[in-house]
Amino acid sequence: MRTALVIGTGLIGTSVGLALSARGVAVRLRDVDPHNASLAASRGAGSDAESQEPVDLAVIAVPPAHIAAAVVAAQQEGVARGYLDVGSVKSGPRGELASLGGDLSTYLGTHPMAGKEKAGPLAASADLFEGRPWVLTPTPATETEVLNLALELISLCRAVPVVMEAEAHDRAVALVSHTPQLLSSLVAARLEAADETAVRLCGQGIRDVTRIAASDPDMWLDILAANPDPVADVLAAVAEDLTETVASLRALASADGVERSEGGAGISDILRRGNSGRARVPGKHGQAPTAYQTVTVLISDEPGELARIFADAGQAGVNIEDVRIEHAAGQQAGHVQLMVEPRSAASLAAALRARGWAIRAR
Ligand SMILES: NC(=O)c1ccc[n+]([C@@H]2O[C@H](COP(=O)([O-])OP(=O)(O)OC[C@H]3O[C@@H](n4cnc5c(N)ncnc54)[C@H](O)[C@@H]3O)[C@@H](O)[C@H]2O)c1
Ligand SMILES: O=C(O)C(=O)C[C@]1(C(=O)O)C=C[C@@H](O)C=C1
Repeated sequence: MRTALVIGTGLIGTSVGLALSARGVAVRLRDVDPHNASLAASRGAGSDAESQEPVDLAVIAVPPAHIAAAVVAAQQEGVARGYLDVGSVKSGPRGELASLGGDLSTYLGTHPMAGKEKAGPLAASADLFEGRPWVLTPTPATETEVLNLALELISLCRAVPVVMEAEAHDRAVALVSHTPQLLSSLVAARLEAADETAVRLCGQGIRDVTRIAASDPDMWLDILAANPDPVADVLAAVAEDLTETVASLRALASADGVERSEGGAGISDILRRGNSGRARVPGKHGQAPTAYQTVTVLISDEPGELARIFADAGQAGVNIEDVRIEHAAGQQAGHVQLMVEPRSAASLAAALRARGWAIRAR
């Protein structure tokens, strides 16, 4: 694959653009919000200049409710030889695509099992997909060339291809992704009105359990609306376990010794089942992600500052793999942490200094 077009340059689209650009693919970037496309471009994910030249592969990385329309529009424009989406649900978008008259032979539904609780191009990173499963859902209608382009994309992103039927995929992610998201939100929701004296005791346990509760509610409503029954089935089974767990806890408080021991057995059982389920969670396949080095730059809180840093880094020939921003409380300034390959850190710091940026000594 020599050329690609990413449509939707948020977390996933920009991460794909960064990975492909790092491996020499010429990537074009497009978004309904041109600011996101230009931020992605300034991070080194590709070019946001408009062009009519067709590409090898179009990667549609928009929210699930917009996938089918975006694929059909791109197909009608004839922008690519193959079209794939990366949405978290697979059956619904393909059905919509069929009913909108889309071409199912040049389209392939895919889903990288990697992400973050943060959205947008600033949260993207080139190594997001490394070693992660990336599901492909070909049908008999899928052209071999499109399947091959998708496999090449997955290999360039250093992910691990997994072929599944769309419906089996949707049931699987209901269990391993969509229900966990809701359970994380449910635990975090208990904190909304909790007393500050309790909240200030939050330790690592609740941080681990609630990280994904910070995810974008609009995106997740889209995902859950496209997979409601499989998620409701898993959640109903969890609700049965919850009812039994509550009964066991009440029994533990009983004055009756037999009831107390039954309660203890119920709690032991759920904790043991938790251990054995957790032991089945696979480690990451493949290699661990690259360890990056951080270059920290002081920026003032003014429009365009981030894009200017990214453009300066681009001119210095350095890819920014990940980025974090620390706002200084009560000040019109902040620190931007630019994560780069260790071999590029010194040259990036020197190039940014030469362009007038203040670099924080580590
Ligand atoms: N976030 C995750 O952890 C994750 C993981 C795997 C797959 N996905 C899937 O990837 C897709 C993108 O998610 P994300 O996390 O990158 O979201 P995001 O919010 O970071 O990015 C979505 C981008 O799409 C743009 N967009 C919306 N409608 C568009 C349209 N019609 N045409 C062009 N651009 C449009 C938005 O402006 C935004 O820049 C979703 O389908 C999601 O289900 C997400
Ligand atoms: O790690 C995270 O933050 C995620 O939520 C990623 C995660 C997941 O559940 O594993 C979330 C939704 C996507 O469709 C794929 C990946």
